[in-house]
Amino acid sequence: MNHAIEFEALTKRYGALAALDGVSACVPRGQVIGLLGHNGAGKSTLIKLILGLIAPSGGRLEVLGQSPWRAHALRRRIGYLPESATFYASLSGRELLDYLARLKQASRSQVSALLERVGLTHAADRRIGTYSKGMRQRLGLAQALLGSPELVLLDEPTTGLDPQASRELYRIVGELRADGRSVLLSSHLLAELEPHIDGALILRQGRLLAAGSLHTLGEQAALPAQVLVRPREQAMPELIARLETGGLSAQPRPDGRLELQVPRASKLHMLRELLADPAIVDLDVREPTLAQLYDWLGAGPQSGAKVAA
Ligand SMILES: Nc1ncnc2c1ncn2[C@@H]1O[C@H](COP(=O)(O)OP(=O)(O)OP(=O)(O)O)[C@@H](O)[C@H]1O
Repeated sequence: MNHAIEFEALTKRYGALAALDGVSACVPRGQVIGLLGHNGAGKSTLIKLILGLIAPSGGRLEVLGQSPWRAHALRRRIGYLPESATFYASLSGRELLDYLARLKQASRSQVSALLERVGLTHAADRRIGTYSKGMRQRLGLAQALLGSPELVLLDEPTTGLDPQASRELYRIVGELRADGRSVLLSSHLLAELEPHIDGALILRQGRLLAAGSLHTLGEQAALPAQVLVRPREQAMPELIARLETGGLSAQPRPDGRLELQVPRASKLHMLRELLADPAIVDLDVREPTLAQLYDWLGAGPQSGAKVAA
């Protein structure tokens, strides 16, 4: 079994509304996959189906090799951080984790190590009611990791975290991957997410727009690479004219560089020519970002889809 999660023609209806409408994809084991889509795309519905909290209306869903609906023992193998986790304010962080460890039949000896791992040791015995939003989110992550789950679902995990705490969270996500765990992580913060995921599932209005590794999605989209060149002093007008004659439009930027959109197919050839050009003193290449890919796919609420997964 190579997939932590696998679904085919998965559908969930609420009356006439299809919150998920015949989606098929998988989350490979040991990978970190971003679950992306605008509000109402169907992300939470998919997470609830994976957790076995709701039943599908149609299609097939396997989580760690089992159908999750009514599979109570499976829940112990899955960690879940909900989008806005609320906890018993009168318990301390340690008491809450002790209590949840008992419910999950996980070893209570993990509690101190988990509090340390999420940076809450100093506040472990304080009431959760006194925690900041970021501290509650870190406590939520600690409870998701109780029992060393094989699959971890994180719904908007960096909401309310400062940049340092977000980096810490992604460090833990990296450790989970290194340890062979699978992670499905929903987020709207594409630039923040991009360096930490192996691939993405992109939903729009209940349908799957695209799924796969970022490299595969980039190849599918065939978006141009952005090349920034710094011309030698006084060489800008002549260079713009020459590039335009060669079929490249060059936009001057406020920082004195020229921005070129270089088609993927001719990227290497163009780069060789640019590197050899005596009018150019510096050059940077930027691959399309996840945010550009997301826009190109038309994942926004109003846009039309360009790629069927
Ligand atoms: N229990 C429910 N009853 C009726 N409609 C629902 C229910 N749950 C979700 N929906 C609808 O299903 C669609 C998908 O909702 P879902 O919560 O899965 O979206 P989402 O991608 O998680 O959005 P967000 O980013 O806002 O959390 C929405 O149109 C939503 O209104």
